[in-house]
Amino acid sequence: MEVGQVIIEAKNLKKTFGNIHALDGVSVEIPEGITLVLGPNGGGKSTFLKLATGVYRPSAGEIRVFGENPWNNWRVKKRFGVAYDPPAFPQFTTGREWLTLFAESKGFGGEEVERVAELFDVRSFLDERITGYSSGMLKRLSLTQAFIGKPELIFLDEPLANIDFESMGRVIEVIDGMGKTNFVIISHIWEPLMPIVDWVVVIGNGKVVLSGKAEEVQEDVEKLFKPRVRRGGRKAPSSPGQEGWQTPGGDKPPEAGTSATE
Ligand SMILES: Nc1ncnc2c1ncn2[C@@H]1O[C@H](COP(=O)(O)OP(=O)(O)OP(=O)(O)O)[C@@H](O)[C@H]1O
Repeated sequence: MEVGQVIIEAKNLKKTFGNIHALDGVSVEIPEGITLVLGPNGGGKSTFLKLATGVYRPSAGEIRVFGENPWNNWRVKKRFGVAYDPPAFPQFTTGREWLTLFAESKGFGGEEVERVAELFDVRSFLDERITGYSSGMLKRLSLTQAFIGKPELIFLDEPLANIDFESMGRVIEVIDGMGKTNFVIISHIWEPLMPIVDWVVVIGNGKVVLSGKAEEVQEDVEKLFKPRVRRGGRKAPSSPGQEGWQTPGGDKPPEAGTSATE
C-alpha cells in the first residue's frame, strides 16, 4: 500500500486532567485509509480521539484534522462521523427518533436514516425506546449514527465490543466495503481487523509507542498485544465433549478469534 495524504496530524499534543497526563507529547501523522489505534488501558487512546473530534481542547501542542483545528470547528466536524465508547444516547427516545434528529442536524432526512439502518441491521429494534436496548443494540445504533451522511472520515471507538460474532463480521465487512472513506478505529479486539487495516498507531502511557504501515508493524503488534495465557490449576475435561470452561457456575469459553488485552 502506498502511504496516502496525511489527514490527521498531531504535534507535541498534551492533555492533562488535574495532575493526570493523559497525553504527554504526542506527535503523529495519520494517512488516508484505515488506521487502527492500539494501546493498554488508560494509555490515552480515547483522549486522542476526543481531541481529534474537537470534544477536548489540547492543554498544549496541536492537532489538525484535514489541516484544521477541530476544536469548536463545525466546518471540520461536518466532515467526519464518530461513535464513542461507551455509546451515549437520550434514553426515552426511540432509535429512529434519535437517528432522524441527528440526520437532520447534518442536513439529511428519513431516506438517509433508512439507508444507514441497513448497514448494521438495526431496523428490527429502531422503533423501540433506547432505554430497553441491550449493550450490543446500543453499540450497533452508535455505529449506525457514525455513518450518517457518508462522511469522509469515521472515528470508531471499540466497534467490536459487546457485539455477537455475526455482527462483528458485518462491521468489518462494512468498513472494508466503504471504498474511499477513511477510518480511525480504536479496538482492543484487533486481530480480526488486521487484514483490512492500512496503518497502525500504538499509544501507551500518553505517548506514541509505534506508528507505521500495518504490514510492517504486524510482528511488533503481535509481540505487544497477543495475550499470553497459561493454563492454571483447573482440571482437564474428564469426558469427551465436556469443555473445561463450561462449568455449572456459568463460565463461558473465551471468544475465538478475539484477543482483548484487558
Ligand atoms: N475526563 C477525564 N477526567 C479525568 N481523567 C481522565 C478523563 N479522561 C481520561 N482520563 C484519564 O486519562 C488517562 C487516559 O485515559 P483514556 O481514556 O484516554 O485511555 P484509553 O487508552 O482510551 O484507555 P482504555 O483502553 O481503558 O479505554 C487515564 O488515566 C484516564 O483515567
